[in-house]
Amino acid sequence: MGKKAVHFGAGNIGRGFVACFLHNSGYDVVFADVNATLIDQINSSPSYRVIEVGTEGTTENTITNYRAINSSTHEEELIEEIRTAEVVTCSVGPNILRFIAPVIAKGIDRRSNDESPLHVIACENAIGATDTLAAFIKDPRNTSPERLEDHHQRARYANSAIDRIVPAQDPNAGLDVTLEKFFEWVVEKTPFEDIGIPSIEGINWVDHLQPFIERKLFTVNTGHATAAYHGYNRRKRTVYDALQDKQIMEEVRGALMETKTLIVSKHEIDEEAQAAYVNKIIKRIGNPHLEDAVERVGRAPLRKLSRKERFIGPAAELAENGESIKYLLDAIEMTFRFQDVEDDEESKELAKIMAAHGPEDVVQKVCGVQSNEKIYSQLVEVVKRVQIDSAEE
Ligand SMILES: NC(=O)C1=CN([C@@H]2O[C@H](COP(=O)(O)OP(=O)(O)OC[C@H]3O[C@@H](n4cnc5c(N)ncnc54)[C@H](O)[C@@H]3O)[C@@H](O)[C@H]2O)C=CC1
Ligand SMILES: O=P(O)(O)OC[C@H]1O[C@](O)(CO)[C@@H](O)[C@@H]1O
Repeated sequence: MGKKAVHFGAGNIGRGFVACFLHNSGYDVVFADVNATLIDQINSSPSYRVIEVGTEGTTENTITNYRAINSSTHEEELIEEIRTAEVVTCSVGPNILRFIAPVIAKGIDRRSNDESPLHVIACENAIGATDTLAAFIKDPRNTSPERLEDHHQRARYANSAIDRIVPAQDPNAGLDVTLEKFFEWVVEKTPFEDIGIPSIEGINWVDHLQPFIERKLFTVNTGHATAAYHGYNRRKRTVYDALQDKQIMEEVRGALMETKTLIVSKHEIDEEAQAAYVNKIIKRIGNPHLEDAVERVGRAPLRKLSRKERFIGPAAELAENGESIKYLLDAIEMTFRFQDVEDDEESKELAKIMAAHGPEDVVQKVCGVQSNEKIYSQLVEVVKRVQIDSAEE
């Protein structure tokens, strides 16, 4: 039997990035998803294309050797796939990890201790996403406590940082995925060191992930989201359109100069190297070949305003260090203004929270920031401003 990987979430990153790399490395990929239409489409198509677009031209990859299982209706089948897989990956969104954990726990529990442990790698835009998933898997509701002692003989968990812009796809494109050429997939190697790392071509295996994930989240995602939220509030359609506006470009550069200060000092990254990285990221997010709507990049504002995320994470640390956070606060304000956006549940929830709570409560509830933190009063002022404007509308 060949190598097998089970991947949860057959969406943009799943089909376009993770499964593509697994396939190119010789794995059969079993997609697990809850979208019945997508599952039928995958099971009735022997191949799909991953199309890389950029100024250097277009290249295509054909993906084969996959199948899909509906995790809501075919649990037993999925448990068996996990029992016999080498790798489990996921790209379902950080808030969904709790829902995929029970079936992964059952699959792990059924594995033999005599075989190599399952390699679990969550591929989400979040710090410590695999740790979060592991905690759900090991929760007593999913794995009985007496099975935890030798759990490491059945599964190992490594955090990762994943970077590739995959915009929303043309609804007529079928399973094909159009994305940027650039990619970065960095994974911790220490959890797998005694059992061997899976041979997935393209992964950069590192001892310490924190500098990589923070540099990525606080540069790529901070910059991208800053462009999206300013763009949304100025009625721009795509991130590309937003970046054509000089004032928005200044906001993006300003926010990334602020996060640069943190990244350089905290992770001892060379200042010039970080400046070059910032320029590269601004070029990437302004890729004219990607039709990337500001609503997609701004999706899930509650997650993006949370404590460890792309805005509050760096801004809170910079404020504690007495550094300037003007541009990050501008971006945070634009995020608070991303309310009631069609098809975005979190933006609707944000509108409700903003209408029902005072600014101090909002800051604590949404941003997880407490009154003894230096950034607190500045955030309260931001929220107040947005609330006053909403009341006047
Ligand atoms: N699109 C991008 O450019 C990038 C996305 N990411 C991260 O990857 C993750 C996924 O993003 P996208 O692929 O863009 O989203 P997407 O919405 O295209 O894909 C998510 C998939 O997960 C499936 N799903 C939802 N609940 C599920 C469940 N309980 N079990 C199994 N499958 C379930 C959905 O049906 C969908 O097919 C997010 O964490 C995102 O932050 C990371 C880097 C880049
Ligand atoms: O759900 P999130 O955090 O917006 O993740 C998707 C984001 O990740 C990125 O691809 C960066 O890797 C952004 O382009 C994209 O907006």
